[in-house]
Amino acid sequence: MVTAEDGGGDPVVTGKDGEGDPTGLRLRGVVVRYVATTAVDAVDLDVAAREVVALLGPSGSGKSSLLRAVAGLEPVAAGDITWAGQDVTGVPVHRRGFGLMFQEGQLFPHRTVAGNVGYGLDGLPRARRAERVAELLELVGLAGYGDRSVATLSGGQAQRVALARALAPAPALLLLDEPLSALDRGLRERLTGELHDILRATGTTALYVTHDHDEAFTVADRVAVMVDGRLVQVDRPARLWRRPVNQEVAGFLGYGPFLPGQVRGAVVRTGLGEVPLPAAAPGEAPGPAAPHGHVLVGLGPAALHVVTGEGWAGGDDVVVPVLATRFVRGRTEVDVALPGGERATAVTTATEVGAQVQVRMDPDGVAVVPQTASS
Ligand SMILES: Nc1ncnc2c1ncn2[C@@H]1O[C@H](COP(=O)(O)OP(=O)(O)OP(=O)(O)O)[C@@H](O)[C@H]1O
Repeated sequence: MVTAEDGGGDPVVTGKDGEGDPTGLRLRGVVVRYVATTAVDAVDLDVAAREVVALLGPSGSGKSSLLRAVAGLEPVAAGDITWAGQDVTGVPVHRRGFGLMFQEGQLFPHRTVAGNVGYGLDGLPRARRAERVAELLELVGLAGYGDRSVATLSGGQAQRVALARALAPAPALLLLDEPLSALDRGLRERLTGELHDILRATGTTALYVTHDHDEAFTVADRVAVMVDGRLVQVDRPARLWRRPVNQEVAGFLGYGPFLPGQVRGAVVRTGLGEVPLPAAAPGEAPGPAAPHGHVLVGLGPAALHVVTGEGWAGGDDVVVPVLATRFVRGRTEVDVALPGGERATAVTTATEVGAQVQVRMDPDGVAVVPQTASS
């Protein structure tokens, strides 16, 4: 169960780890413009040293443009970029000392794996360089692959080599742009977990662009959500998931449909019954005030449960028709038609299309967001 205030205007930022950290990355009023487009619109963001922040947002929201501006690959039209207290806004890309990793690792095809990983280590004596390359290959799970031609690698192995190459010079800041999105789902999930561990183990400060919220939640300490060139919410993963700031953010995270609700005291009344308004978790940083009056209750992927047999005690449950059934992620899900006409997914053990079932809303599976003029 989550609540949040409308995020129009300034982004909602909690857990401001980076703020005031003179050793981290600091963006103030950063604007990136192309001829007819303002791709990044006055972004303020702090990333603390050794912190990993994900830039998450739909396609075209300006994530890559912001990352490229930090890298020095894109000029900023306004604003400042500071690293470790030094203004780097006008510093050319190769003098910023930042590591870069992109969707396609862009390995040098005619070099071996070791040749790729050692590329940025020209200044080191030969023996030290070989040692460092071996160290990095071990870190990314490719020990012994040094002599292989990169042409013989699988997609996942190639991205590990690209990561090893980016980390080899121990960059002050690592900038990753959709580094795993060309890989298939299973491999991507596994590598996301590994990437998380590697970034922590090496104490790397990183900015990580992705449009996949699971990837962002796995890899990052905090997630910065971008919509239309602006940051709308910067939060820790669990908090972002439980308390998206508005319908747009909630919808992007996978909540929906949204049911109209009315806050009455400590509960929200909806056509599917009541859910309590949550109190802040113990130790949780104070966030936006709980919404009041007319709200929207977004149903998360496991918000609705079909109540079967003896467990059902009547009350708030409603009877709805089953429109479709499927077996996914090891469980049966059904699409049902809610009384308001919305099509929603419910979790169940088994049932058939056309059956009438009772559904119940799990308060932990929903997000409450303000109702705005457009919603
Ligand atoms: N080189 C360019 N010239 C003109 N417009 C551009 C250029 N690069 C990006 N844009 C525009 O700027 C906006 C932001 O693009 P950007 O690639 O930063 O978004 P994104 O969130 O990274 O998207 P995606 O997830 O699809 O990569 C889009 O409207 C895009 O069309």
